Amino acid sequence: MTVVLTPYWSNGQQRLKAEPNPPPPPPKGFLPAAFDESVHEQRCLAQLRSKEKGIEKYIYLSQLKHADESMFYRLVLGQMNEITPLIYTPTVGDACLQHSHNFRRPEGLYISIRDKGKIGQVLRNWPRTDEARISVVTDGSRILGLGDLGVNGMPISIGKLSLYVAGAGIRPQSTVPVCLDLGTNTQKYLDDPLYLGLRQKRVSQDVMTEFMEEFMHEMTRTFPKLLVQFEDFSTDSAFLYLEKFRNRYPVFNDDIQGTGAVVLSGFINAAKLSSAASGMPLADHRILFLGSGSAGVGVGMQLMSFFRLQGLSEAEAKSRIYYVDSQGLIYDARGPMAEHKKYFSRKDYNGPAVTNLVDIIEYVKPTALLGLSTIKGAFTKEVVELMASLNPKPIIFPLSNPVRLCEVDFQDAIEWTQGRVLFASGSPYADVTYGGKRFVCRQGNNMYIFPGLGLGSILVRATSVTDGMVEASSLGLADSLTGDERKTDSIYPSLDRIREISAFIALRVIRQAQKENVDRSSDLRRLSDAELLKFVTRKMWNP
Ligand SMILES: O=C([O-])CC(=O)C(=O)O
Ligand SMILES: [Mg+2]
Repeated sequence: MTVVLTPYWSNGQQRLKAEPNPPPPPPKGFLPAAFDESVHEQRCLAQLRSKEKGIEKYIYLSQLKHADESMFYRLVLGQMNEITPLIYTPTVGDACLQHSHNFRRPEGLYISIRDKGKIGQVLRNWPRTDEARISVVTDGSRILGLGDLGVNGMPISIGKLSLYVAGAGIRPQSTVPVCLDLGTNTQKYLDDPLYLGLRQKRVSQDVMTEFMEEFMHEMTRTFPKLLVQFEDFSTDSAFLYLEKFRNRYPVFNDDIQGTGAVVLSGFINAAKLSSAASGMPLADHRILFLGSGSAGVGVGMQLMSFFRLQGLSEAEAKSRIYYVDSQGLIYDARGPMAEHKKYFSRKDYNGPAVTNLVDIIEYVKPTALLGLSTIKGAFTKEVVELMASLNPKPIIFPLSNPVRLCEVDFQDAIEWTQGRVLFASGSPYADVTYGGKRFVCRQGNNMYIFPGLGLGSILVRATSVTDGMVEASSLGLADSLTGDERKTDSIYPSLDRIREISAFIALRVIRQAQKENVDRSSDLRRLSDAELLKFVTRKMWNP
């Protein structure tokens, strides 16, 4: 129990600098005689459950995290399935939308375009720069599927980092949430008197690139042991800055690589179940994507590994993947298109534009339909029934976040396929009972990947996060299902086991980093797998 007696802005600094970890108990007299930690956990849980709305629960938890961090993480770890949707997707989406109205105290670093030229000075205000290990950085330009939220994107950085602590045991004081303020193009915020960001439109890409160069340089100078996770940048920026920095700094993009890895993992398990039912070889699966933003194309890139692992060439692998955007099927003869869409654009279709999803499915005959479109209800009854008529076990992953932008609800997908669907969504859904059987929804959300990928990269002190390490995280996740989970057609493990899963993923990531010689903790090379797993687990912080 940390008793806060310092002014709000210095609390973090005070605690981090002056107090040992864990903090000492409060002086005698501050707590009633019968106060008991474990009973207090029940009290906190009851207080949380007494709130009705998700956002109220979010605010309660956020206050608790500030007042008593250890208790906050005890609750999260004890009630993972209940609390994750409150501190993360989908509630974090509301927290972002309302950030300027609900703001109470600083919880991370806001770096604005006005800091250009002196970004290092601002970064050095962070307490204990040498302890920093992981920073989640957003520019707020594409928060979940909610669009350009400007500086209101901060809660996404905070939420991801809470999961690093809960899911991978990164120490709370080693996390640095960052939101960049480069303006916003959302007029509603520019007009809102309470909006916390600069009242200006987004700066040009050239100005942003200069800013990003200085920012990344200063981040690594200020925080010498830092891994950076880029989060929710708009599609062009997401690809641009990943490519620009990935060979110079330890950095990865969660939406391109994390989402790619989590979907590859779920797809591997789903394709096995689907092929077992249809008798079709794994190499013959055909995947149709609705949505071709950073996450959509990132997932396609990662799914190329699935076909490569079946022995297909790059051209053959690519031929198994189709994309649909707002203008329909993406194919070369259609005309000019954004750079990131070109790789998967079909060369083998020359007919008239096909825009209707049902027509496209009739043409492609996909075994898997993946949604990263942020179009609510895009997978209609007709679409889902068509998938079910083509496949004994259709793979349908509506991955758009938050839940109200999901392409199809879990219950509908189960009913429209008579329970045959292999389903994963980006946001959580409650269990569904159909035909007397209970179906558990699993989330194809990058939260299964980034904690373990980050933990492995940090422990091995990777100089960069390679494609091989991302793939290793994905295969590690796919292999982490228990026998019981496989029996129930689960394609992802239970979230309750997140720490165990993260440790296993970290082990695979460390081994791959060593293979590619991007490791700096060379002493880990001497350890056997069992010893390394023990080492990883021992490194995890516990509340
Ligand atoms: O935050 C999430 O739930 C997953 C994600 O990265 C996104 O939707 O951008
Ligand atoms: Mg994201």
